[in-house]
Amino acid sequence: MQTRCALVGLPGSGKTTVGRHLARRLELPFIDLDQRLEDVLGSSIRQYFEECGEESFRDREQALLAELAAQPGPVVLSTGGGAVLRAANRAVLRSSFAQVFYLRATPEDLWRRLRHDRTRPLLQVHDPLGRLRELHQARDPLYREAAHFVIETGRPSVHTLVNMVSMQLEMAQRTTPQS
Ligand SMILES: Nc1ncnc2c1ncn2[C@@H]1O[C@H](COP(=O)(O)OP(=O)(O)O)[C@@H](O)[C@H]1O
Ligand SMILES: O=C(O)C1=C[C@@H](OP(=O)(O)O)[C@@H](O)[C@H](O)C1
Ligand SMILES: [Mg+2]
Repeated sequence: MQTRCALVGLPGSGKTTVGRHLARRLELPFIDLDQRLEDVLGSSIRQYFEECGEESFRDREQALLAELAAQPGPVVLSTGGGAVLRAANRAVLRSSFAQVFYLRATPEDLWRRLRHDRTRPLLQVHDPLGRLRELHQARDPLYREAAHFVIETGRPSVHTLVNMVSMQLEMAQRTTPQS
């Protein structure tokens, strides 16, 4: 299957988990942008945020996304939650990946999944649920702009979500003429 698909959404929406399982199911290469960034940066994202600040992280994220997007061939790319913040990234996602999925969930669902997770720098604050609500409000339109499809992830299991995305990809495959 000549699939180029990317996943966007807030922290905890399942981009990394769904992306990894989806790639395994479809036998496609899998790239997690955050994991690649950690390899390139030589530190955890949380540590990089603390030492170099968010703007520097965004510069590195934008550069790596552009580099990966320019590489041809089938891939499942899981982005980081803030990859859509820059307009250039939203444009790159939409134009370089045939199917971009916005994995959407309520802040309450996300918080249930992340409340014991200390690796998300933006949520190491006094009121993480409030922060998730702010992020949701600010970013929901940006995820919609970057994505071709919106999938509600609050109720479905990871397994069901992988099925849903696979079916969508299969349908696109059937209706898109191959070059
Ligand atoms: N649909 C889902 N139902 C239940 N738990 C989920 C679901 N999607 C993800 N999770 C769990 O939520 C946590 C965060 O998922 P992750 O893939 O790291 O999200 P993201 O990469 O979008 O930040 C993980 O523990 C994962 O197993
Ligand atoms: O939402 C964000 O701005 C971020 C989300 C993180 O990825 P996840 O969405 O996988 O947590 C990671 O890229 C970084 O901590 C910034
Ligand atoms: Mg992730």
